Formats: sequence, C-alpha cells, structure tokens
Amino acid sequence: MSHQQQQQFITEELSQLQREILTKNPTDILQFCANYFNSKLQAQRTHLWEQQAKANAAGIDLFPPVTNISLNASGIGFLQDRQPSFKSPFGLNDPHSNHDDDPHAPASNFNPQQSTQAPQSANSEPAGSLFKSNFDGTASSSSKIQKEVDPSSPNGESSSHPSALPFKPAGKIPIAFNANRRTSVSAEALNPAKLKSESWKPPVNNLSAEEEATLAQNLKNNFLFKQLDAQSKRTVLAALSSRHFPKDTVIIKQGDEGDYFYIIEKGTVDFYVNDAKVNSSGEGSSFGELALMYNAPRAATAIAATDVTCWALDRLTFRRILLEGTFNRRLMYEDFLKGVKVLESLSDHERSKLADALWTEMYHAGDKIVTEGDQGENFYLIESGNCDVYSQSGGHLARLTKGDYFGEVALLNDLPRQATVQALDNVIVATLGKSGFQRLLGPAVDVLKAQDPTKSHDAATTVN
Ligand SMILES: Nc1ncnc2c1ncn2[C@@H]1O[C@@H]2COP(=O)(O)O[C@H]2[C@H]1O
Ligand SMILES: Nc1ncnc2c1ncn2[C@@H]1O[C@@H]2COP(=O)(O)O[C@H]2[C@H]1O
Repeated sequence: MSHQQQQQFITEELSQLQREILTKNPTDILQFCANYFNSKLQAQRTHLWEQQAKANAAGIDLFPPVTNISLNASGIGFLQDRQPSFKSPFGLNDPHSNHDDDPHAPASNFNPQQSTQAPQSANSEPAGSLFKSNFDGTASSSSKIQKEVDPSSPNGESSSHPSALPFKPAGKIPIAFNANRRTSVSAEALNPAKLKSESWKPPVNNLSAEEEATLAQNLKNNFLFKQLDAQSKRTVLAALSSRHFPKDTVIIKQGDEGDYFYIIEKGTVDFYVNDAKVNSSGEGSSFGELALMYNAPRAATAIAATDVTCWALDRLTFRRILLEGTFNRRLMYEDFLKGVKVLESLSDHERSKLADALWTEMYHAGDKIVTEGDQGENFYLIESGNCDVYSQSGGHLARLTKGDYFGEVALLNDLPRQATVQALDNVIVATLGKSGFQRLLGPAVDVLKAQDPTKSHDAATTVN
C-alpha cells in the first residue's frame, strides 16, 4: 500500500467510524471503537480464511508457512523458526514476544497460516490492557464482548466450534491459549473491589537491605516493576522468594491452577503447549502471569532448559499489587485530579489522559523533592502530605499541601528551579514528566502561567 493509499484508507475508516458513533450514540465510546475495529478485523480475517480455504481446495498455497516443524527424539513436533506472537505484558524485551510480528502491519500482510496466532496481534497490548476490559465489571457484558470480538474464530464465534473453521492450520499452535482467554477477561479478574475483599497479608522474605537493593537493580527494567509506585515496589521486593530449578524441572504444568508468577534471574525456560515447544525465555523475563491474571488454568508447561534460578511472587500478592494497583491508580488519579483546582478547565477526557501519564513518588520528612538551581524535569501534584518552599534569596515562600502543585516554573520558562521544595512529613506526589506536562495539561497551562509565583507578590501563599 502506498503512503497515499494508506492515508486514504485511514481517512475512510475514521469517517466510517465517526458515522457509526453518531448513529449509535454509544455510552462508552472507547469500548465501542474497540469493538468496532475488532469486528472489522474479524470480517477481514474471515475473508482471508475463505480465500485461503478456496485456494487450498484448488491445491494452491496463498500464504506459504513460515514455521518449520521438526521432530525431536521422542517424535514430538517442535516449532522451529517461528515463535508464536504471544506478547507478555511483563518485560520490555520479553522473549515471549515475537518482535517480527508488527501489530501495526497492514492487514494485507496477515498470514492465515498463523491465523490462530494472528488475533494476538490485535490483542498485543498488555494482557491487563484496558482495551480488553469492558469497564463496567459485569460478567454479562464481559461475555457479550467476547462474543462480539472473539478472534479465535474467523467468524467471531466461540472456538468451541472448530468445525466452523474453513481449514485447520498446520503445526501445533496454542489454539487454546490464544486471544480467546484474553478477550474473556472476567469481571472478577479485574475488579479491584473483589480483590480488596480477599484477606491478604503479603509474605516477607527478610532480604537484607543490600540484597533487596541488588534485586531492585536487577528488576529495574522489568515492565512490571516500572509501572509500580514506590510502596508497591517495596511490597513486591519483600514478597519475592528465590527458587532454584535444576535443568529439566517442570516449573509449571499446563492445565494446573496458577500459584506463582516467576521472574527469571538466571537460566532459560522453555514453554510447551500441547507438547509442542512454543517459546523460550531467558534472564530478566517473566512468566506465569496469565493464570493469575485471568484465574484460568496454566496455558503452557514451563520447563527449565538449563539450571534456572527464579524469583517467585505468590498469586495473592501478584493480584493485589498488580491488578489492584494498575486499575485503582487510574481511578484514584481521576478522582484526585478532579479535586485539583488548577486542572478544573480540563475535560474528563483530558483528565483521564493525564491520569494515565502520572506516576507516584513518595518522600519522607526532610527530603528535598526539588532543589533550587537544578534543572527541572518534572511537575508535581501533592496527593498527600505537606511541603515547604524556600529559596536562598526569599527564605520561606510557601507551604503546600494536598491538591497543590509545584515544579511548573522551571518547565514553563525553561529556567532552573526557582526554589527548593522540601517534604515536611511523608509526602506522596503524582508526577508528570516534561513532555507530558507540555502535551497533557492543555488549557491548564494558561492558568499555571497566570499564577506564576515568581511573578506575583502574594501568589507564593496561594499557589493553588
Ligand atoms: N505461547 C505461549 N502460550 C501460553 N503461555 C505462554 C506461551 N509462552 C510463554 N508462556 C508462559 O507460560 C506460562 C504458563 O503459565 P501461565 O498460563 O500462568 O502463563 C504462561 C505464560 O507466561
Ligand atoms: N514564591 C515562589 N518562588 C518560586 N517558586 C515557588 C514559589 N512558591 C512556590 N514555588 C514553587 O517551587 C517550585 C520550585 O521549582 P520550580 O521553579 O520549577 O517551580 C516552583 C514553584 O512551583
């Protein structure tokens, strides 16, 4: 497709979608868009499957396979060249992911030979992605969405009707795992209220401060840890236990109930679905999250390909910290942001985009959150606690508390920090990076400029 054709395609798709929205007037626009594009994808996929089926019947292979199946010593078929396009939500370079599979590749590149996997391209957001969630937390609408968008079947129906498939793909591919379960994210699995009701105390591993620091360093690039706030990070670090698995140990058995989530410290783990090897993961990547996220049986068998050392996180801590954390944080920020005066001019949509970009930091009494003269990188909103603002020339300038903000002056004017902001007690701040500040604060930027405390004499005491 040429660039021009692509542009035209996008314009047409978007105006069709707009018409649909205007006609149907849905209450949840994002979910509507998600369903709309999923059904379009299904229709296109069905068409391709049919074409391939017809071609197959005529002895023509429209899409030659890219996977070589070879037999191991015990006669089990192994996928060789091509890994499935399963993408783990955890680990930036997670070998679970097939980075060759560009989820944005034009649909015309779709290869029905991998069609049981291809839906995962459409599902390649993190497994806990909001895209798959129906937000309203009801089981009935969850199943409705599954029916609407179930990509495990070319005609959008349940995969429990394999006869509906025009042809059966070659090779042992994890059909059962695929997007089917991902689209059916149960309301229970992602319902923070339900999670709260589980009585839970995180286990404590009693690592020394030094061991904990080394562990934190090892895990710092893991997406799982990156997205946690400082408090949750500490809980997770304290709850991880070290496990050693000699070569050939079955760490997880397909079909079993999920108990632990694992992060590989050392060694390699191979994954098998229905006895066929589908994947291999090394140091720094993680596995075992699916059963815990979806309360589903283990989707694959994990076997130590070498001697393996893992960090294991128990199911309840995983669910409480990760699921509750991610979802609650967004809700919490949205609520919090509604109470921040300077952001009053933001629309709901702008506020939720902002909520998604924030992260939480915690400081203790005496910590300097920003220091006069430093370069400014972030903007801060105080979620709880109190801070003092002072400068060398002006002495004490202001006391800030929940709902107040600071750090805007350096960002707005491209200046060094004009004052030091110090925590008076335990302070939790929601933080926004420089680029998010410029992109996401929209109309609030004018309010911030108008209230610049360095320009107005009494603004210092009325920062917000
Ligand atoms: N192709 C795959 N299909 C399913 N699970 C996989 C695959 N590759 C790696 N895995 C991991 O194997 C784990 C088995 O347990 P879980 O289902 O909890 O989570 C699974 C994934 O983390
Ligand atoms: N009178 C003041 N002078 C300078 N900064 C102040 C004052 N009152 C509050 N502040 C805040 O302290 C912050 C220090 O970092 P910035 O200069 O980025 O942004 C500053 C303001 O948000």
